Amino acid sequence: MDQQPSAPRIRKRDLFKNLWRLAKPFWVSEEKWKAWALLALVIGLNLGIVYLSVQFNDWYGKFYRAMQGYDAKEFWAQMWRFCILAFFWILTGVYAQYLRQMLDVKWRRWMTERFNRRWLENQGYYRMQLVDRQTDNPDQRIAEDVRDFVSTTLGLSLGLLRSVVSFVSFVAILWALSGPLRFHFAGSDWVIEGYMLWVVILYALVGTAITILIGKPLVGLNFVQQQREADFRFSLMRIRENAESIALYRGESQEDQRLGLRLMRVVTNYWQIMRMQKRLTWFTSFWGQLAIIFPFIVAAPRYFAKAIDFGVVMQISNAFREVYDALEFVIASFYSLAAWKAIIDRLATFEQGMADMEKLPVLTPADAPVNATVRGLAVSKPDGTPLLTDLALSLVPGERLLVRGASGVGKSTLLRVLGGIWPFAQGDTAIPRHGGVLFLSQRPYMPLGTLRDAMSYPHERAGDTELLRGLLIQVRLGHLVARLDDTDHWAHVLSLGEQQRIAIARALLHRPAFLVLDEATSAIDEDTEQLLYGALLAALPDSIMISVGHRSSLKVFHNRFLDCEGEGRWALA
Ligand SMILES: Nc1ncnc2c1ncn2[C@@H]1O[C@H](COP(=O)(O)OP(=O)(O)OP(=O)(O)O)[C@@H](O)[C@H]1O
Repeated sequence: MDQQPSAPRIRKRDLFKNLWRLAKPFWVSEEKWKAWALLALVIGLNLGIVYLSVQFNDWYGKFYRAMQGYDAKEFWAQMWRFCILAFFWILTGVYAQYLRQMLDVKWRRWMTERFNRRWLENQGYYRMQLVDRQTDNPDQRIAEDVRDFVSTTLGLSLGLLRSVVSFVSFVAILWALSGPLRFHFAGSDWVIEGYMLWVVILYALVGTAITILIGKPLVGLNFVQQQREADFRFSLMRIRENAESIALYRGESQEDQRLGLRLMRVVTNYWQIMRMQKRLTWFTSFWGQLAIIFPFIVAAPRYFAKAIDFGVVMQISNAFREVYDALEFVIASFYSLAAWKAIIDRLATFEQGMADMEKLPVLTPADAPVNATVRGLAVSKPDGTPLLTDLALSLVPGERLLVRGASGVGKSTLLRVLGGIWPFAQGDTAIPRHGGVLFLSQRPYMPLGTLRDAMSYPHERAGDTELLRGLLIQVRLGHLVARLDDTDHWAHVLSLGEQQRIAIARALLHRPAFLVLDEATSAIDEDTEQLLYGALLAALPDSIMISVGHRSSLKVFHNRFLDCEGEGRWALA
């Protein structure tokens, strides 16, 4: 059996600091006037609902008094009043919800767009993983946590506001209706002013205190449940992502065990939740039923003493319900705090990671007129370990550089510097950007869509069908000619070598002035590799080309050689 889990402790100072940091930008943004106006409207409508509840309470008194007094005229007058009140109640209720949702979606859209922008700007989605290891899956932060943050923040704060105002209003009503309770005890006369109010508050406090006592472990259990569900989902996702490897290893029994274990953890925790909820429901149902008759029991002594009429009894019963509900909401919202705190923590970590990433320098190579040049370039790993020191290099159009060296020595990192995505570098770099730049990596990106889209990437869809067909044949993908406009999951359908050939076709299509191939033909047989490099050379005679590759057969296609020797050392041949 699992140990009793506990919810994370809430450190108030951090919570409110983080909440402020996440919420503030929207409320001071260019949308602030609309947002504040909507908020004011929603608050106004919520207060309107409390006002209408107070009117209804008054109605209860008058209506039941009319019934008790067989007063038909008053009965119809109150019926009419009810219709008016109900009309406004419905109107206010509908718009309080609609406008709140409008604020909700505006805030969510604004916040998500801001995260999107910051995440995409300057290749943040790539650079982020260089500085932040805590944000496990940014997609979930942006898609789900922002949504939950906005709706929980609004839900909790507006709910609390309404409950507090409602509590105060109905406490005042109960105080006014209740009157004193007089009794004789221990030889003297006693008077308790507004006794019903005290009884109601006591009833609500006792009820919620017991509910909390019984239900307290549920907070921790629900928190753990979410984590375990996520773990289980993650295991399933890993199988999907690594389908081929697992299938070839015949790793099903291992995976089955792992899945079984995680599912068991989900179920074990759920059993505890069920038991706890059962215990809680015993009590809440009992207390809820009692709440129906309790106000009548409390009001009975004064009613039978003819100190109050039936209308007042009904008003008391209604006010009792309102005070009870308000207190219950306030206390129950402490439950939501743990989940809310977890969302705020996750988003604050993400935001911090993003802020750290934004502090990294953006080293975009300058736009050179013709040549590609590197001067005094120092490249290092994120921890500062040097990969290349004081590198100097100049390539004129038509020159083709092969970067060589042992695995892990920093070859790809040099290309990342030239691509402007590696922030841990110093020195001057310039490439002929205006003539078109294309980086082909070992695992080419295949966008969702047609093969035509995949070939045209990263540019707009190319329209010249004959040209594309010709290129497919040239890169030995003739069997795909008929599928040019088929939509498919190309990253799964095509072998890695085929995907690499699509990438080479991209280079032949776009004809960039600066072309980089990072082991871009590693999965292609040597014969085809020779053919493809030959095609590139013929099609792009004046382009500057930089390749990284381990095969000696690549040598003949290059006329400059950079040997990376480790610890910053290099040699140019
Ligand atoms: N995102 C990263 N975070 C931390 N270290 C990194 C990151 N990317 C690369 N490195 C480190 O930088 C060093 C150089 O990596 P790089 O990919 O440039 O090697 P490489 O010479 O291209 O190797 P290979 O021939 O195996 O592709 C490696 O030690 C690697 O661990």
